[in-house]
Amino acid sequence: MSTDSRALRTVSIPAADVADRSDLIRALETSLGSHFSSDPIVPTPNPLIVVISGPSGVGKDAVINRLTELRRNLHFVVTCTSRAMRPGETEGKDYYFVTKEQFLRMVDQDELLEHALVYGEYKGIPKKQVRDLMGKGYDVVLRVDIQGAETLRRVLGQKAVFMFLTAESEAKMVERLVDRRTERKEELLVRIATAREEVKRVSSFDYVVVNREGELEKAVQTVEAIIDAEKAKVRQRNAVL
Ligand SMILES: Nc1ncnc2c1ncn2[C@@H]1O[C@H](COP(=O)(O)OP(=O)(O)OP(=O)(O)O)[C@@H](O)[C@H]1O
Repeated sequence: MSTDSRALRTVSIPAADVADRSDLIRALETSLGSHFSSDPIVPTPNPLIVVISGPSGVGKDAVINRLTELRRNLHFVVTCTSRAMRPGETEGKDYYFVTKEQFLRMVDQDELLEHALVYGEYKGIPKKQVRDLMGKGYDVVLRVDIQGAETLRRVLGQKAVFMFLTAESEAKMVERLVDRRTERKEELLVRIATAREEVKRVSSFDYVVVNREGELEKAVQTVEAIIDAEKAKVRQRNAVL
């Protein structure tokens, strides 16, 4: 006789096909020697850091805006930048706009998770915001260029999930950038030349998501599916900053 079967109490269990449901459950509990717990079988998944990167104009902002509308538990970490505000941008929503001096002070005081000089302007992610949001149990999404993603990979390793967003072709990416009408011709040249190099760096990411023309919703669904799969992982990423 096995230890388990010896531990079973000798109570009469009513026939499963005819018994009253709660009588049956109570008899099973008595027989097994303990109440059936309503506690979760697995712990709540850890808050996740999602890094979304990709060349200029692939639709990072568009994807993240839609994603945070759909997922209430996911919060966007607002980057600090020394660049000027573009028409339609909002302080504290798109970026925190600071002076170069303010930015360099933040660097000195080690307040940034990563920072870089991009197209002549500083950009960086405030650590405090990430910590505060994760402390409240929220997942966070960080938006960085490829250079920033590589720095974050060095800082965070496997503690975050890294997604490379791309358009379906170089031509589509350029069209999106041109249609946006926010860059001067010199900036367009630099961004497109940089993008050509950046697409070669996809292998250092965990996932690649194609944001096809007119199919933003599909790209967002793919990102959501990745997040859901990450949340269901047995061995969770454990980001402690
Ligand atoms: N799937 C899509 N189909 C068509 N247009 C799109 C799609 N996704 C984004 N766009 C448009 O492409 C343009 C560039 O997108 P967005 O500004 O989100 O790119 P980005 O990757 O954030 O660029 P940057 O890094 O330069 O800020 C925007 O005008 C946006 O509305």
